[in-house]
Amino acid sequence: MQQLAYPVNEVFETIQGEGVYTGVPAVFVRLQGCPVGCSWCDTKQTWEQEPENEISIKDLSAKSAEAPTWSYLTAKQLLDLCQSQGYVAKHIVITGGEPCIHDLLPLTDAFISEGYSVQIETSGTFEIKAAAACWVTVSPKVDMRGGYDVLESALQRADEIKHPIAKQSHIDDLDRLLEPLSETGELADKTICLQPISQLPRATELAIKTCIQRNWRLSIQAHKYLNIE
Ligand SMILES: C[S@@+](CC[C@H](N)C(=O)[O-])C[C@H]1O[C@@H](n2cnc3c(N)ncnc32)[C@H](O)[C@@H]1O
Ligand SMILES: Nc1nc2[nH]cc(C(=O)O)c2c(=O)[nH]1
Ligand code: SF4
Ligand SMILES: [Mg+2]
Repeated sequence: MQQLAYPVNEVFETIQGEGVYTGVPAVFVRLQGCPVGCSWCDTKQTWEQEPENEISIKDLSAKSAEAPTWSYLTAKQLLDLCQSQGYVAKHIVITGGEPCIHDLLPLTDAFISEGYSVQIETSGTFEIKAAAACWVTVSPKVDMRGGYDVLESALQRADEIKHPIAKQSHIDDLDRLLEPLSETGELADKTICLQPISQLPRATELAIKTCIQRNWRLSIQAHKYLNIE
């Protein structure tokens, strides 16, 4: 059977800068394509998958700056790339773009079979098709494209809910989203993180204050403070 190929924007090794795994060395696989359209998105170069921006795997591995270029890779080619690049991290973060527009089962199974731990960063606007052992981080996008039914089941699957915030109404949105999970007791084994949008000082202040009040985690996008990828 032919292996599923994924459009990949970039593959790089760095320190996870967000959420529960902050500080953990990781290989990031950034997939191309996202229809959600958050105005403050820091990876707008991944939104469109334009045929004229397709590049070779060799050019993808040499890529050093943000660009809307992408290359098709199978899970096997991604595993081989990690080896040929000499990556040592054993934690894989699949992000995007919106990775869940793709069927992530073959990709996540392949890395887990090779002994990696795998994490998915998703907006929760598309059905999550991934290995059961994956750590799923859902960053809810309220009022964005994608159905609420999907978001509800994504939140149920989530190990971590990492909410981007700039103002109090974003925290109110999160409270509304969490209510059903709280009533069923499903919230108990999930970690809630607040992530200030774009390092804005007022957003950061609000996130700190709310995290202390609610006993939630603060996620500060450490890579941006460190000027690493
Ligand atoms: C670029 S997104 C890609 C994965 C997926 N589409 C999602 O939204 O979760 C990765 C993470 O970055 C967050 N993010 C994107 N732009 C941001 C910004 N300007 N400030 C803070 N967080 C941001 C998202 O909410 C998400 O948690
Ligand atoms: N260092 C680092 N940590 C991250 N955590 C989530 C990221 C993402 O863009 O999904 C990201 C990223 O782009 N860089
Ligand atoms: S869902 Fe994620 S990748 Fe898509 S626009 Fe929003 S933050 Fe960016
Ligand atoms: Mg990022």
